[in-house]
Amino acid sequence: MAGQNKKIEKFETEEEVAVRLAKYTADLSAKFVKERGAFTVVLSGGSLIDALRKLAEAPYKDSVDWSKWHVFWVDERVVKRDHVDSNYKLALDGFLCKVPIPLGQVYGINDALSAEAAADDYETCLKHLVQRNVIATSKTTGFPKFDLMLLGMGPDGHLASLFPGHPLVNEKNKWVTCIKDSPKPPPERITFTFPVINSAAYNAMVVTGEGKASAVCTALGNSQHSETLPAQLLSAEDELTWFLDKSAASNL
Ligand SMILES: O=C1O[C@H](COP(=O)(O)O)[C@@H](O)[C@H](O)[C@H]1O
Repeated sequence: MAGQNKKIEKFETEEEVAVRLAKYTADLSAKFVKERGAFTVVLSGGSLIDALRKLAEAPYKDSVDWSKWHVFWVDERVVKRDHVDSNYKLALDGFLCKVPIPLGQVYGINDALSAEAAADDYETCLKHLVQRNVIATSKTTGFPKFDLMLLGMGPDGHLASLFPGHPLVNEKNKWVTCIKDSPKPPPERITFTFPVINSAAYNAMVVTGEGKASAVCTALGNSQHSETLPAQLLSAEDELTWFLDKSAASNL
């Protein structure tokens, strides 16, 4: 339940966040591979990918059982996979090309489809993987229970492609949906919904830099902000951890 399993880890520098994030992810990988023989990891785009850089270095590059990883995206822009705005391309170039995860276990969104069709197609893909028990199911919510989501937050408090004040924040039924009027370009995106995000076993919210200090304060502090930011709605079934550098935590 939100709030009861929330941790905040603060670090002096972004480099220290990256070092900690690598160990945190590698430890969860070992736990889930031992427990269920697979590790389902959901990536966001943005600054998160650079924050994962230490995971592709020693000792993790050789010690993590990459063959058991299944990789998904919490949100994707409706562009071709080789487009500069693609979250798939960002992750491929910045992280996935450096580690030996089988390509068939990297589940990018179909970039030949419209936003609506791509969201439906991705949800269907997830449903097949739930049937095969590659992705677990939450006994509490009935939604898919990913092992770990690695998330970022924008300076406006958005996460995935769920933006402040947008009706998609309140979606209760769909697993994956699309947005065609994203306030941050590009306008067309697909995104996991909150019921799926908050059913993850572990959610890691990774936030660095002074530009996000105000949103971090609203999400975690005692700010009098009148609007509820999407980041405030984040929880996890087992544990939510916020990883912050000193700049991002400066208003707390
Ligand atoms: O547009 C997006 O933005 C958020 C935040 O990005 P950041 O660069 O400020 O960390 C990202 O988490 C999301 O996946 C992406 O599509």
